[in-house]
Amino acid sequence: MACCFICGTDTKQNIDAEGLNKKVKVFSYNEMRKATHGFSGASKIGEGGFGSVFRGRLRDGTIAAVKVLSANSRQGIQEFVNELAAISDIVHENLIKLIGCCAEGSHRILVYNYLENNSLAHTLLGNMIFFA
Ligand SMILES: Nc1ncnc2c1ncn2[C@@H]1O[C@H](COP(=O)(O)OP(=O)(O)OP(=O)(O)O)[C@@H](O)[C@H]1O
Repeated sequence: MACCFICGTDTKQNIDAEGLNKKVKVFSYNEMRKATHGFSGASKIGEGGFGSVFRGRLRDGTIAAVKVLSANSRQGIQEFVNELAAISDIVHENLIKLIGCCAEGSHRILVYNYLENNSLAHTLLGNMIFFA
């Protein structure tokens, strides 16, 4: 059964075994830490129900929104991987693209395309013109 492969200590390898790496990138926690300057206050851009969100620069220069699942969450590796598999299957022009994830030890992180102020409205509404 799938969960037999995702309960070990080498999470990256286990996520790879799940075939998830074919859909999203798997980042190490160290890479996430570097990208966000140690999850610094200056890098923090928001807080949602899921946890804190940071602006980060990935190794290839891509600017990303790094969502760190709150430690209060009891989501286990299996639920996290299931959720990721579901999200990564969804591609829609009005949805922010999931770039990858990190699931090392107890850390659970999702990495999305970063949207500048305004670009969410632009993504959703395109070039619609409003009349007051
Ligand atoms: N892809 C992104 N690009 C830029 N900023 C983002 C991105 N995703 C989230 N943010 C910022 O982080 C904040 C929190 O986002 P998050 O998605 O975690 O929660 P939310 O949508 O506000 O609420 P909920 O957790 O209930 O869905 C947002 O309000 C936004 O400011």
